[in-house]
Amino acid sequence: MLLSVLVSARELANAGPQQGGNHDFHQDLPDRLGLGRLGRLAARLWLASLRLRLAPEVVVVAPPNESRRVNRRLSFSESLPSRGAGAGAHPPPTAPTVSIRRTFREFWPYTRGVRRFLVIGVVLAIVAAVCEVVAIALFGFITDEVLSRQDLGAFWTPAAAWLGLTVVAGLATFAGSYATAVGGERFLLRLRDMVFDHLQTLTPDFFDNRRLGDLMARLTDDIEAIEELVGSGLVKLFTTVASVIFFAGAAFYIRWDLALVTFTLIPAFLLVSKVFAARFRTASARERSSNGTMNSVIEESLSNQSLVQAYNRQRTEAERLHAEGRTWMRANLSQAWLASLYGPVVQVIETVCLLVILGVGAWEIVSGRLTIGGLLAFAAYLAYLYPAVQNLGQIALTVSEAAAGSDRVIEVLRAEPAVADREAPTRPATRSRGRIEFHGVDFTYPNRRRPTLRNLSFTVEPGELIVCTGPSGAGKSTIAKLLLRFYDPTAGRILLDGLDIRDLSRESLRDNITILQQENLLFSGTVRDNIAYGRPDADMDDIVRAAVLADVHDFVNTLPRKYDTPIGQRGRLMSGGQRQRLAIARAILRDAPVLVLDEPMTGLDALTAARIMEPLNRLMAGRTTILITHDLRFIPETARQIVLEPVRGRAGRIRVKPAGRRDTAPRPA
Ligand SMILES: Nc1ncnc2c1ncn2[C@@H]1O[C@H](COP(=O)(O)OP(=O)(O)OP(=O)(O)O)[C@@H](O)[C@H]1O
Repeated sequence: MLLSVLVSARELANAGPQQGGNHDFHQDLPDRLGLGRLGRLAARLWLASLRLRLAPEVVVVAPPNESRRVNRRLSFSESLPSRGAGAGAHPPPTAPTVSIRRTFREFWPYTRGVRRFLVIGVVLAIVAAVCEVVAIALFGFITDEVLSRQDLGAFWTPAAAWLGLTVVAGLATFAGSYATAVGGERFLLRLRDMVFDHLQTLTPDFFDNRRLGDLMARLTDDIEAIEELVGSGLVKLFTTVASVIFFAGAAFYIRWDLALVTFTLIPAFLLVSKVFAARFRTASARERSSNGTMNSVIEESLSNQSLVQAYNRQRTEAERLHAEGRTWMRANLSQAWLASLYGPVVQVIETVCLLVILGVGAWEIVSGRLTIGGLLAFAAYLAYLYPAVQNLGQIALTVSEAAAGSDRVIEVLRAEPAVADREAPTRPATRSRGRIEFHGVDFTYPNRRRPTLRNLSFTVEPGELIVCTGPSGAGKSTIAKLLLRFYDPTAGRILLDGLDIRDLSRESLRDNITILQQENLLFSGTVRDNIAYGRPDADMDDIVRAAVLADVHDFVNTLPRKYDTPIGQRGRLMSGGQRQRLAIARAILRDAPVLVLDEPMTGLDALTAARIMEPLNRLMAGRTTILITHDLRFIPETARQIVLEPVRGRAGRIRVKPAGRRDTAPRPA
């Protein structure tokens, strides 16, 4: 723009004498506005001022995390707020104002330590806005004093000041945006850590009753929405309000009556924004919901590819995805329709504004009450003001979205674990001996009416192996869950070394128990990471020793990067038997005095199961072991058995058989 002014001033200065030199600008107005050089210059300046308007972020800081979410929106929907793809399928946000207050009450304390960044962001954005206001005033000055008077000598000082202001505004915008991003990102990190920490205090029951995808959306999109309200959103609100005040104030300063006339058109902007935003919100809610469904179809199909291919269901899966893809496409198209229409409608209103300003301004110039520089500066202030006003409407919608997200996060934070430590739980200093007693234990799952276990009593001596059998659904795995305190018994007591496990801290209780589950839970790290999962400080010698005892060392040595070989998602690059032996190595390395083996032979053929028994025996040696199994083929004769029997729908009746007696395996119910 500065360049455009300079070039035009030069042209004018050169052309001055040929044009007849001493103009009375006001007398010659029609020619200058419509046909003459000054007219063309005015048009250029006007266009330049419009170009300014196209970059409102110079004034209103748009923090990077805001743009990250915006980037996930359709690129042409900048003026219309929506939550983008990947948000999961939550309902359209319609949170009441009370939620906004609650959101601040709940989450504002977590901005401690990052508030200074947010304040810096606001202050610097205000500095940038002030620079812009002054730069526009200089633009008006140059128009009147340089262009109208054709005095190139008067150009350099205001031009240098203008350039200086632009540099200052640029630096302030850069530093302010970055400071806001630092504050916002740190707040986001803290928030996510806090919610994740809380989730990890909840018992597995909480997760069993919820969709994983939904929890993930709460940890990602909903938390981002909160940040956009409490962190960067607040900065944006302050800076937008400041922009509106500055630019409106400057326009009023130039001509309050003209400003009043043009401000009457602001409600038209707000009305259009409101009408479009309401429709756009519905469309984007549909888009989010269908995006969530489509993602779940993709996830389900890809994670079950072996089943899909084995059952020749590829075509059905492709059709399922196509159907969901079409729904998503339709939702996207209705967004695109609205976004495409929005631009032209706003353009019409802007043109009306422009014509009103030009018409009234021309009349005022002719009457000598306004200079052309004043008119152009006035127009430039409005060019900044209108987007800021539009931004205010956008912020209001972001706020209600954030409130909806925060409701979902607060719901997670309010969830109580099914079991909790006592006020001052016991933390035994020494390793437990491993004596386990169940005394008259009754248990009913929270969401069930029928009891799963009733009056269950048995004792396992330190180092003893006890085998727990019974038909499917009799409650065998439930015993393991109670022992680990994923639930507390409805009645009765469970003791470890004579201490009620409810008096122990959950951490010290679980330090003494290792569980080997039916499904071997492995992480997608390396072999070494997975073996050391229960003892991260273990050195390589210990890891190798555990692997040797678990009979997995030879296999690991055949892998391309040995212990540093990644094992794939949930260990899928390994066979069932290999996964099981890796889990045994992990349990051996953890070296807890109590062991719970929940169906360790499930899914293994007879040969693999027999091979597993040897490392399992090494693992069980010297530890109190509860072995839950249907498969009694490989169980030592000497082991005592607990047979759980559901009787007429009443689970948990127990028969304890002394060592040496062997029934055939109970048939599944
Ligand atoms: N989280 C849960 N919420 C509600 N009910 C549950 C839950 N987990 C298990 N149950 C129910 O409790 C009963 C006992 O389940 P459990 O898993 O202990 O049986 P099991 O004897 O180990 O069976 P299987 O041999 O098939 O593994 C079953 O009827 C089951 O449906």
